[in-house]
Amino acid sequence: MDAAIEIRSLVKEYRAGQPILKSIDLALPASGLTCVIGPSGTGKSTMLRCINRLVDPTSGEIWVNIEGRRTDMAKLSGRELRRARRHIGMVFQEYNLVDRLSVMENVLTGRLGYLSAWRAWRRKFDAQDFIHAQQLLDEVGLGDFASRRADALSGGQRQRVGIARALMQRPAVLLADEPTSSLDPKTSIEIIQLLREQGIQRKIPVMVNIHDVELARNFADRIVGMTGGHVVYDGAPAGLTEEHLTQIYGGKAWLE
Ligand SMILES: Nc1ncnc2c1ncn2[C@@H]1O[C@H](COP(=O)(O)OP(=O)(O)OP(=O)(O)O)[C@@H](O)[C@H]1O
Repeated sequence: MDAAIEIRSLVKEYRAGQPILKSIDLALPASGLTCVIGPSGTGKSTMLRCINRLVDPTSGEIWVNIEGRRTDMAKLSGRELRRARRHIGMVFQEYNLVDRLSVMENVLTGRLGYLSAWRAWRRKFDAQDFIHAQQLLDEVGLGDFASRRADALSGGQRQRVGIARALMQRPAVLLADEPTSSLDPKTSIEIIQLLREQGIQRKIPVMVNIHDVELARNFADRIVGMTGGHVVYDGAPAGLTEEHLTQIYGGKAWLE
C-alpha cells in the first residue's frame, strides 16, 4: 500500500519494562478520516504524540510522507526533527490558543516553525502569510473573526481556529487528540466533518482520537480500535461489531 503514515512495531514505555504501546502496526492511506477509539489509558494519545514526537518512542518506526520523502519520525533529532515536525499539524482537546491574542495571530502561530528564530521571536510574518491565514479562516467559517480576541469565541469557534492554525503549517498529516470532547453534540459533528473535509481537500491523512464511538462510526472512513496498548480492530466503520466493541471496551462502556 502507498501509505501516508506507516507505523511499524511501535513500542512506548514511560517506565522501563512497562510498555504502554505494545508493538503497534498501522498504515494509513493518503486521504480520509481515521478515528482511533479505545478505553481511557490505552495509549491513544501516546500513539498520536509519538507521531509528532511530543513523546519519544522507545522503539519502532513511524514513516510519514513529508514533501515527497518518506521520513521515519522515530529516528529524527535536532534540526531534522524540527523541520519534519512543522509538517505535522496537531489539534488539541482544549484548543491551546493564546487567549489574549487575536484569531489572526493565533492562526499565524502555525507558521512560526517556518521562520528563522529571530523572525519567529519578533513574529515577523510575510504578507503572504496573512493572506493564507485569512483564506484558512474563510475556509473554517471564521472569515469575519480575524481581529477578535481568541477568548471572545465559543468552544466550537475556538476549535475552528485550532484547525486553521494546524492547516497554516501546510501539514502532511493532521492529528487531533479528542478535538470534540469539550463540545456539544452538534458542534462536535461540525468539527469532525470539517477535519474530514480538509483532509480530503488536501489529500492528507487525518487521525483523530475520540471517545464518542457513534460519532466515529458515522463520520470516519476508517476506525482503529485499541485496547491494552494493542490495535484490535482496523477497518471500515460498517465492520465494527458489538463483539469488537466488547473486546475493545471490555463491556458496554461505549454506551455510557
Ligand atoms: N508522560 C507520561 N509519563 C508517564 N506515564 C504516562 C505519561 N503519559 C501517559 N502516561 C500513561 O500512559 C497510559 C496511556 O495514556 P494515554 O494518555 O496515551 O491514553 P489514552 O488512551 O489517550 O487515554 P485517554 O482516552 O484518557 O486520553 C496511561 O496509563 C497514562 O497514565
